[in-house]
Amino acid sequence: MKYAIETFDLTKKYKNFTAVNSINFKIPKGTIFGMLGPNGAGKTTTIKMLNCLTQPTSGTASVAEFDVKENPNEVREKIGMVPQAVSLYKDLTVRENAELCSDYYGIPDEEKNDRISNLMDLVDISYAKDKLISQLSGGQKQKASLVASLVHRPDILFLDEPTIGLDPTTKRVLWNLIRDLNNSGHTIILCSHDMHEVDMLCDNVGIINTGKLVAYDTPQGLKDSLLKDEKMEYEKNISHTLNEVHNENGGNLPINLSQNQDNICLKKMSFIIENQNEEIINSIKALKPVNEVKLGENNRINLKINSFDDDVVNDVIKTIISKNGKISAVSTEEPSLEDVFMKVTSEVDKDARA
Ligand SMILES: Nc1ncnc2c1ncn2[C@@H]1O[C@H](COP(=O)(O)OP(=O)(O)OP(=O)(O)O)[C@@H](O)[C@H]1O
Repeated sequence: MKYAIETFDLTKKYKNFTAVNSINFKIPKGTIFGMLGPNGAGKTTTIKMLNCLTQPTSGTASVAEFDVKENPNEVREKIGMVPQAVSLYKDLTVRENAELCSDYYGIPDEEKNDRISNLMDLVDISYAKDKLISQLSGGQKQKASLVASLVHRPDILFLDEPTIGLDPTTKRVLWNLIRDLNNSGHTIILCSHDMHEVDMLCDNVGIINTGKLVAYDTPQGLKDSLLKDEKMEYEKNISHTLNEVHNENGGNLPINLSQNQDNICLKKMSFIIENQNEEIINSIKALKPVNEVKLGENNRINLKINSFDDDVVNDVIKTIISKNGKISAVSTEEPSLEDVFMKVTSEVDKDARA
């Protein structure tokens, strides 16, 4: 099996409203897939169709090679789901909840205890195995939920906002756990609003907006595409201006305007140079890919770089050092997954919203 999940024009309508609009994507087996989208975008509805909790209106999906419409029972055996609101029995213990799930999937008694104990050790919740769910903290509940969801050894695990409301330390524990589960062969579908979490954990990311899949790539691919898009947009605008000026001047292009064609900000840099002086600043300004050098407070210099080439950062640093500049802080900033999210979800089709 190459793909854990494949969707084919997957669509869900509620009366006249289209919640999920002909979505097509493939999730390779053994990878972590992040699903992003604004509130009401259609993520939960998509997950529900993949979990056979609701039927597609049209189109279909294959989950672990079973069709969600034709073989829902087989699909259910291959998947595990950790919902956002933990859906365990509050007046049963961690172990009792896991046993209940185990019985639901018909795991033989002789295997049941070992499986549950191993899983509780894996997620580090054995110490609270006899506590009622109602007595657990948020992070402990998430771990108990993971044990219950993994007891039948699903190939594919769906996690809906698994770390929401957790403290930074517990978040890290769960992130490590997600990586461990992935390394042991589980395909993971992660729904999250936490861009850092998705950027760090996921092999591929899909962004859904008003029911449509508007972006799908690796996290780095999405960020790179933003750089390229901005570059193309800039070039489109500048070439339009250049043509206008060209025509206005009877075919003569002012040379300084044509040079501006390179004037694209692809990276921001910020320095603190303790012994800042005019010579250092002029030498930075003289570097070709550098533009918009601005002096800030406390000897800070902010500049923009119009090149994809990472060597430019080194060139700037070398130039400062060659002028005996003492650098006490350097930072660079590139587009984040959040920038991509904001861009691809900014064009809201108002008619497509509920
Ligand atoms: N049972 C339903 N009947 C009618 N409309 C529904 C139903 N379930 C969901 N919707 C609508 O479908 C759209 C997508 O909802 P969905 O829950 O899939 O969004 P989401 O991306 O998961 O959002 P969030 O991030 O807020 O959880 C919303 O406009 C919602 O109001």
